[in-house]
Amino acid sequence: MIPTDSDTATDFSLRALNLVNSGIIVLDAHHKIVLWNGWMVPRSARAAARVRERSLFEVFPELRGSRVEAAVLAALSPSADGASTTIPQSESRAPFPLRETGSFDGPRIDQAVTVTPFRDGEQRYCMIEIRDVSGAVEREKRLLDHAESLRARSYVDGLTGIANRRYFDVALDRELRRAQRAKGELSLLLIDIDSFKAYNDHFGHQQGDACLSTVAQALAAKLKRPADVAARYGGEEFAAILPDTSLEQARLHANAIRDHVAGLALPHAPAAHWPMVTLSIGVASFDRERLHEVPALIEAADKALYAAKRGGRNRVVVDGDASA
Ligand SMILES: Nc1nc2c(ncn2[C@@H]2O[C@H](COP(=O)(O)OP(=O)(O)OP(=O)(O)O)[C@@H](O)[C@H]2O)c(=O)[nH]1
Repeated sequence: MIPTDSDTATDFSLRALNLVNSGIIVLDAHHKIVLWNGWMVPRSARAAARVRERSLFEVFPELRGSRVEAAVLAALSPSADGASTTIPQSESRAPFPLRETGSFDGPRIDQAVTVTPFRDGEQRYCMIEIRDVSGAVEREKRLLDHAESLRARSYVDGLTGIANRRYFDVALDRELRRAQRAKGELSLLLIDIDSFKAYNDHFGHQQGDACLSTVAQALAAKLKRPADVAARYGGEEFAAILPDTSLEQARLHANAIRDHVAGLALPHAPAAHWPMVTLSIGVASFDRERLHEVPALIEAADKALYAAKRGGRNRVVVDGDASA
């Protein structure tokens, strides 16, 4: 602290300034430091006597060209209007090389800096206030991390906008339990785009992604009941969960979906089995004796899907069909 006056009132004010829980620097019109409060001393590792009467920009050369310098020059110009300039931490994270007390090479304190011009008679000054906002920055980071992890764990597939595999797993488990409890029906469709490797090879991965989205939307549009679930099962494979739907009803649904996508006449690669984008679909239904658990139901639908592929693609095979 630099005593500027020995009278009691000034002494009293200076002592109070030394107790303030933020950095206070006062500069004269020549950018010379005339006040450096106690908060600054341990965090800058500079005693008041060492900086007295020195230019702020000599003490901290890195401030040259910074937002802080611009704010100081504006505050000390004869036309300064007395208004404060705040430099939020988001714009300039840590303009002053200040560290936690006792940490000589630790990370800098995150700072919010305010520069305020004032006059004493004809003399122009400016006060720089530096607040430690590290705690708020840390809290904000934690909130962002949390939001990010919620997003990552959410139930929507980022590419196609329909439910993701995570949601599918939860929904199938829930619907299977419900079917068991209610002695109801439940069908599962596993849906695979035919010759999709050839599609990617011919049109490129980006157009492949667009094709996946189109098929996903077409699938979602064909499922009308609120409890039906269309999901991306993985890669170029989709799934549909159809509660209260028998095997034969599911066969009809699957054929309608297959027809609809083939009818879109999306051009396929020359090396593909069909000239347009087509689907192979395997269907299986909950069955109290045989298919009453998730893995068994999925395996049955998958076997039917494989049979549809073997049978020439662009077709539906239902669990129990001779070819499945
Ligand atoms: N563009 C794109 N391609 C994907 C994505 N996920 C999986 N694929 C591609 O889908 C293709 C699937 O190929 P395969 O499993 O060999 O099957 P296929 O070519 O569709 O042949 P069949 O299923 O036998 O008709 C692979 O080339 C994967 O790279 C994705 O998110 N985007």
